[in-house]
Amino acid sequence: MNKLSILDVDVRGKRVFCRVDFNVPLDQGEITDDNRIRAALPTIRHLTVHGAKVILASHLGRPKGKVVEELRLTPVAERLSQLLGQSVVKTDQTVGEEVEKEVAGLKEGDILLLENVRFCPGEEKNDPELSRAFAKLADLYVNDAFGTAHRAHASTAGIAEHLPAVAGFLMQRELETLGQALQNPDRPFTAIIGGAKVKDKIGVIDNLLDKVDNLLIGGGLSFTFLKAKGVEVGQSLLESEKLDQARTFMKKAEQKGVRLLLPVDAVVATSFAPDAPAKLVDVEAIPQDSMGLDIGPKTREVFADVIHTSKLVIWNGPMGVFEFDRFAEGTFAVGRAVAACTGMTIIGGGDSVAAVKKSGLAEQVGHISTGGGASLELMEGKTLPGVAVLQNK
Ligand SMILES: Nc1ncnc2c1ncn2[C@@H]1O[C@H](COP(=O)(O)OP(=O)(O)O)[C@@H](O)[C@H]1O
Ligand SMILES: O=C(OP(=O)(O)O)[C@H](O)COP(=O)(O)O
Repeated sequence: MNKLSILDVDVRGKRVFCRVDFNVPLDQGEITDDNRIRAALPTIRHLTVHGAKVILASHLGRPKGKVVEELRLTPVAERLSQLLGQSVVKTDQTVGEEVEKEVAGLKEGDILLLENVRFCPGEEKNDPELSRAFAKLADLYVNDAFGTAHRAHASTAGIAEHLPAVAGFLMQRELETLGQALQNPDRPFTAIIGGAKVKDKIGVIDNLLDKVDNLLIGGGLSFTFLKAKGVEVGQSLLESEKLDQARTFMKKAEQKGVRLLLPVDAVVATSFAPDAPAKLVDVEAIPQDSMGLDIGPKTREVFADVIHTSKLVIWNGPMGVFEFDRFAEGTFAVGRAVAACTGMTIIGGGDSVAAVKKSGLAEQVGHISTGGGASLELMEGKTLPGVAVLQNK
């Protein structure tokens, strides 16, 4: 990595603004997977052990510039404190007087966690005023939020214009591991994409088609492609304005000889609920009143065959609503196939990683990345804004 890291700077006595990605999955206020918190511990420990005054900042969910009570970082502060065995003070504000007062009282080795940065309207706009307000709190900026490095926001990019900026250990490890795998990918190279962030993910497919041999599309994302092929998808997740793009990508895949595979069967239900009665249908037979919530057994088998013969597999986004047991099997089946693959395997994304952990297969995966969208953009060959702002060696 050609960026400076926390090993290259003296942090003792310095106020360090450390952007982390604590965007963890929650179920009724309970953290269901703390992988992203654990992944940031080496950097946080390094900073405290070396006498920094640590100011942690993260987003949680997508509150869109407003205070959303359920998205406060309070449970995250508690879990972090347990994991570190050290008290972590959390502010109820993200910037402003209360925060400045807390920062002024920090001693070497103390940790302060700011409230959700996305409660501020300026965060996602990369507002210069908010960037300056963040920068005013600190002497050094550390970016360890690999999962959010593809966003040019005030706490991931703007702040670095005002402070010396270096990478944390997690950021460094992710960039090195993913960089190595992607530089000269072993082939066949297979990408598996699913999940619900259709707008974000559909954009990366264009560039992926220049890199991969196989592209397996499942989860919520698949219905926009199925619909673009003329299949009726009922009430399934759909981005109607992306249909043309999906068509263009399928044509491009054909021209380039990339095998682009979509589900052939689906587990459907008439409502989005854990106890919704599930029905198995071929994708051509999705009833008008139903939505696809998982890939079916035929699809699982086809996907697994491709995965088993791949030398490099990158997976981002669950194949179904795995949070509901009856719609989890497709995701677990793909997880098992990835775990059994003898090539290099990489899984990225908060929910995909949570799914793999839930199925007990995490140990068998080559690299568990904390970034879904971020790893996909890296795979496309893009420079991530949160990395671009860090100082070169
Ligand atoms: N068919 C589907 N319909 C609706 N939501 C889906 C479907 N398949 C998967 N999902 C949802 O996608 C979410 C994860 O999407 P996303 O954030 O894009 O993945 P990741 O966090 O792994 O990058 C999960 O909460 C899952 O329930
Ligand atoms: O969960 C995240 O991304 P991911 O779902 O692609 O892994 C990151 O925390 C970024 O969140 P965002 O996609 O709301 O900017």
